[in-house]
Amino acid sequence: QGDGPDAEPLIIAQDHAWPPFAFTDSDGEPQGLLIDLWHELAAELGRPVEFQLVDWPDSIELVRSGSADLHGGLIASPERRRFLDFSEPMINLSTFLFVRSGAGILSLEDLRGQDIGVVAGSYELEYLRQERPLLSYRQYANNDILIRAAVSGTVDAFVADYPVAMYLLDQHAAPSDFHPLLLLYSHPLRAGVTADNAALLQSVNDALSELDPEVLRRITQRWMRSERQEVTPQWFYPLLIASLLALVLLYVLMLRGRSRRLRLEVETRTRELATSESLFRALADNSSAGIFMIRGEQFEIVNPAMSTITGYPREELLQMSFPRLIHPADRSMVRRRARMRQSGESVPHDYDFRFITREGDTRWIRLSVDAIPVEGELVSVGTCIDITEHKDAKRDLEAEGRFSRLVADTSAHFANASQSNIDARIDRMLHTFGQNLGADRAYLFRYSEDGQFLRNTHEWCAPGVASAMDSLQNLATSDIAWLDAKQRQMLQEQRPLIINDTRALPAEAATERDFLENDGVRALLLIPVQSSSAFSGFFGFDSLHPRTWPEQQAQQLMVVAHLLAEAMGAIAAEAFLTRESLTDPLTGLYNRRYLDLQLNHWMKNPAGQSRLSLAMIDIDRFKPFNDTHGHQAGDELLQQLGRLMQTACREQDVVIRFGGEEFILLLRDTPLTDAGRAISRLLDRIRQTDFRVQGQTHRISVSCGLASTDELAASDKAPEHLIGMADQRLYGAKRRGRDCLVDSTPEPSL
Ligand SMILES: Nc1nc2c(ncn2[C@@H]2O[C@H](COP(=O)(O)OP(=O)(O)OP(=O)(O)O)[C@@H](O)[C@H]2O)c(=O)[nH]1
Repeated sequence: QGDGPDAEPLIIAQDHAWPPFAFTDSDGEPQGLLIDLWHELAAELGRPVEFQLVDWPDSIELVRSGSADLHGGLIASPERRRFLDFSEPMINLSTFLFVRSGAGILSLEDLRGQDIGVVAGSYELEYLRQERPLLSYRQYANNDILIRAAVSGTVDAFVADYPVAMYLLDQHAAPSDFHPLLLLYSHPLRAGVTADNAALLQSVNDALSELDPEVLRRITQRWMRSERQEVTPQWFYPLLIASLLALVLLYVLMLRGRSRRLRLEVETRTRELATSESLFRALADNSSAGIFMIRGEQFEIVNPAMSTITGYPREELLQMSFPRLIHPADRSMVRRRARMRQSGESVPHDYDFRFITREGDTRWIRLSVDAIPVEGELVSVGTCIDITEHKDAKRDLEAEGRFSRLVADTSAHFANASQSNIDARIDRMLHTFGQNLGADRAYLFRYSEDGQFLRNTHEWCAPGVASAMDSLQNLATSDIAWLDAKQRQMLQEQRPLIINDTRALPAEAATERDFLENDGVRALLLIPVQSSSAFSGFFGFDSLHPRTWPEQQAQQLMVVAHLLAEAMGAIAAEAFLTRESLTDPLTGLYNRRYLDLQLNHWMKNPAGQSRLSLAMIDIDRFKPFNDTHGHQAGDELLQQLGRLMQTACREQDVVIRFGGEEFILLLRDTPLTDAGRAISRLLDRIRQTDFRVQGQTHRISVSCGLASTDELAASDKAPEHLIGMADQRLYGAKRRGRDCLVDSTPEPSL
């Protein structure tokens, strides 16, 4: 109330560590925004000022106890209003919850169980206890101590007025250690006086209203670094700061949110990875495919299936180099590919090769492998599956296919076989199938017409296997009764007889077993062959070791047997027809057609040319014989004479009924003189033979004309010339009185 410097000083209580509002500087002088403001206001009031700067709680106590006239600036709270009256607002103040940057505190929730630093006796503490009763607080005497504690790490969060916190963090060289997380409130600072000091309060209010806004701006600018130069309304800066803070806060929250999302994502991915790792492990452990990783040539990872496939336990595999497992024939190929893959060249990812298992078996493997970089080095990772059965099946299928083609080819050969080539074709068939089946011997057996004997007619032997053909020419079927019966049964059922091991034959086959084992035979496959009448027998295959014959192929051989039988039948029929056309039905001797063929063959074919004599023989006075005894008797005589001539001549000679009662005898490699002697002997024998015809004995004679190729000029060596010459001489013999031979000799020989 007093005027001038003599007036009683106005004693103002304030915090001594509340920069930039009020604090004691290093010289012990009071400083700060509020200090400057009160200098101005005191000037308005016309009183000198004296500041009592103490700890915050004490600063209030000073006013309450009357030691100070007023409090220099504080927020009005219900608690404080019980003992203080407050002036109009002096300056606005925003209070924040600050948290340590990087501590991962994203909300008040994250502060559960942690102490939040706050100045003892402050409005903040009062506010927090009211609004956030569940949080716990650590109290500090003033803001400076509070911020020091925060910077030193005692607390990760504190509550302070924004300018104060920023000012002190700056002072302690930790401007970005903490950031505002939450705006708690924004309240104005007011001067506080005791209830009994209403007059002072009134004059303070007056002074405040009188205060030049420019003066306030200047003071604020001095203590708040972010203040703008322009004259602004009193509310502007706090609002601006609050807005900026809100933006910063938003940004920080966004960042935190993002990092939280990232953290969640990392956690999720980690969980997913753990899940997928265990899934992959389960997959690898239960996979029937071998899974491995190879570094250099050494196994580094193997799954259980690798042990199943290779037969080696895991521990052994891990000690092994990969190439040791590979079949020697495939090793260099696999190694070459591995080297190329390691050096980054392109090689097939999938290929097949063979493993040798621990037991020494060969297994086919399909490998799928790739090189991937691990710790700066290319390693091979891949899978392998055992495809042995697949390969076997494929091989069997191919073999069956090949076999079917062979069967088809062979069948075609038999379809157009003839007498002249059937033997060669049977030989080829035995060779082909013997080889294809891996047999040691292949053969064809034929039953004799009465079925009493078996004869081995064709044979093929694998290299180094001895022939058994010679000892198998007259095998009595009674000696091998079991096999014979079995063979006939198979024939009936149209099935092959498969014996994989002779030692497994039944007791009743003991003879057969000994018989076969004597020849070293331990397995056999017999294919019955039966054509209606021409042929009965079987072809078959021997193995000198027990073995399993392929049933499928054996069954296919029945087709061959069938066609072979047909060929045999056809050839037999053909032979029969041939015989019919070349023989004389009455006597069974060759006929004139055969004579022509043979003469052509022997005389025209240079390879077949040989010295040949031809005797033409005619029964004397056959007409009267016929007339006397009948044509039937004549026929019988012709038959008997034919037989006689056949038995009388040599094996290489050929007797032909030339026509009627005329015969021709062909004598190969025989000069005329030798032939003459032979014919003379024949004529003698005929003359002396008693022919029994229809119960009567008859004697006959024949006349003969003999000619030889020796007598023909080189240009005349034709069958018709030879026959013509013999015919003329026969005619000569008849003229000479019959029962004689005429050759080149001019006089008849009697
Ligand atoms: N029974 C029978 N007689 C046949 C056959 N072929 C021919 N003849 C007969 O043989 C006789 C042949 O008689 P000729 O050629 O006249 O001569 P020949 O009576 O034998 O008197 P020469 O030859 O002169 O001694 C005829 O009567 C024919 O009918 C035959 O297949 N069977």
